Amino acid sequence: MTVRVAVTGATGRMGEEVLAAASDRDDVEVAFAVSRSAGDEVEGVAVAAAADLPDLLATHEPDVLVDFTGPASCVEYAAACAEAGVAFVSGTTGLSEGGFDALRDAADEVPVLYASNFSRGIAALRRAVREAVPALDGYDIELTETHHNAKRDAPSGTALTLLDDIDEARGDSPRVHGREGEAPRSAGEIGVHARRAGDIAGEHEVLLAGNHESLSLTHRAGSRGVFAAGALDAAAWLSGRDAGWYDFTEVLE
Ligand SMILES: NC(=O)C1=CN([C@@H]2O[C@H](COP(=O)(O)OP(=O)(O)OC[C@H]3O[C@@H](n4cnc5c(N)ncnc54)[C@H](O)[C@@H]3O)[C@@H](O)[C@H]2O)C=CC1
Ligand SMILES: O=C(O)C1=N[C@H](C(=O)O)C[C@H](O)C1
Repeated sequence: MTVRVAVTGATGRMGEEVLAAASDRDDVEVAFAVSRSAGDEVEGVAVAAAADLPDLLATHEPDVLVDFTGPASCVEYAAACAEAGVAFVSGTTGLSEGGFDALRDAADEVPVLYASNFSRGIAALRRAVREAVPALDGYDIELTETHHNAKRDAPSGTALTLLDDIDEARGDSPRVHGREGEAPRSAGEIGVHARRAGDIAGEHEVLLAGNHESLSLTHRAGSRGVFAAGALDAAAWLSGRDAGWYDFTEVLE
């Protein structure tokens, strides 16, 4: 079965990557693409203005909308999908608690699948972290993420997800962002470090150290293609499901 997807942020780094990935797949067809302002074609798809999204949803009736944009537009597009009865997949990061609440409201009306990272490797890293943290009780934990120099939010959405995984495994821990001056580590805290350089697609390292040993769990995305492929897998999986909140791990089961 072919799933008809709408793509937002079409002229952005991830929007372009999603359109490129869609053009290589037989199970996905692009219904339409929008960007903040209408523009040239991307991957042979005409880019309409995002202001027209409600009309486009009504006339083209896509099965799923795939969103990689910004926190405000993500919330706005989720509401438009809830109104139009279109399933919503988003990997947009930097959302506030209120933003996530708004996505959950949309999930009352349509299927919504949100993931801070659509790579299979990160899903495996999360499982490894949830196993390593209780096994290495009392070890110091430092989390480092590295991304391209145009990334807006820090720490990354994936880093925040990993921090939640660590908290779930050993209880809430104080987070220390960066470190400078006279700032010795206190037991139980988690150091969080964000680096921005070049065009690095995304790296995450969870370092656990203590008892004269250290364990470094690291994921490196080779290109944004891995995120686009995961998001389209999620869209294909989500199409036709009941309204509700879904997780990327369910796609991988
Ligand atoms: N979950 C995942 O696997 C991944 C998530 N991301 C996230 O996706 C988002 C987009 O990343 P990139 O494509 O690198 O950014 P980008 O800046 O290259 O593209 C964002 C696009 O969204 C549009 N946009 C932003 N705010 C908007 C607004 N208020 N109204 C209308 N359009 C708006 C921009 O015009 C642009 O076309 C970020 O939040 C990033 O962290 C990125 C890669 C993987
Ligand atoms: O902005 C990016 O590029 C990425 N953002 C996501 C995040 O914030 O975790 C996922 C990936 O690391 C790439």
